Amino acid sequence: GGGRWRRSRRRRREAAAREGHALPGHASPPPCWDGDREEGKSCSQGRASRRVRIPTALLAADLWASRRLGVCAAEGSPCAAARPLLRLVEVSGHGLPWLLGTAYGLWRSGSAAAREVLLNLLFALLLDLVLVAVVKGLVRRPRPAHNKMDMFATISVDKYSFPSGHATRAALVCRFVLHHLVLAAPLRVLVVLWALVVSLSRVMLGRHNVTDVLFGLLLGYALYSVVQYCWLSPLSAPALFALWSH
Ligand SMILES: CC(C)=CCC/C(C)=C/CC/C(C)=C/CC/C(C)=C/COP(=O)(O)O
Repeated sequence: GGGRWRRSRRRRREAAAREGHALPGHASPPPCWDGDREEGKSCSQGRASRRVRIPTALLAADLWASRRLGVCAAEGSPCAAARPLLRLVEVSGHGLPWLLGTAYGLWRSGSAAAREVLLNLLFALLLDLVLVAVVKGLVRRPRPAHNKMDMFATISVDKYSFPSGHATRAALVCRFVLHHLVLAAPLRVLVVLWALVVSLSRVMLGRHNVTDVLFGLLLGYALYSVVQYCWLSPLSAPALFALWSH
């Protein structure tokens, strides 16, 4: 009856989140996600172990901001003209060029010092790939509804959105390069700018929500500390380095 419609907007939003459907004015996806949603089940039908619950207001703000910032998400978007440029930025943060480039550098490296740094960069990139795949597979947050799935060279878990693999890599590579390469100040600024542009472009292209990118940046930043802690050297991993002495 009439009493039902007097529920506050907040309570209706919470109910929508619980029931797993979109709010009026919030096209899709709804402010909750779980693995079973892809198979057509509502949030309440998903197995509890698979379900991810996020405060409704944070999720609603995330979806709203991500949609507003997704200005290059498709051909008809407000800044569609910048889409080709942002797709180049996307390639610059993609895993494949970084892995292949590092592996090639390692193969061609002439000095022991360069070899050590490149081997650790390769280890860091592979660790990042595995960690992101595991988190994406566990969380299983769908990509934003406005994303056009035209990304190049993806792996199966890349249909998921949380966290952004580009953002983790950008933060990780940025910290790594700043720490291990002797660069002039303008180049150091450029490296930081590159990481920020790669991260922002994920939302502008509609690939990710804002929280995917923020968490990705944090994860990449933290992962660098792990790599530093596990640093591979001729002392800690003699078998690996022996490969080059033959
Ligand atoms: C060259 C070497 C040593 C190994 C190659 C190993 C390998 C299987 C690499 C796969 C690289 C790849 C396809 C990564 C996917 C990158 C990607 C599209 C991430 C998604 O980023 P997101 O920001 O949209 O989450």
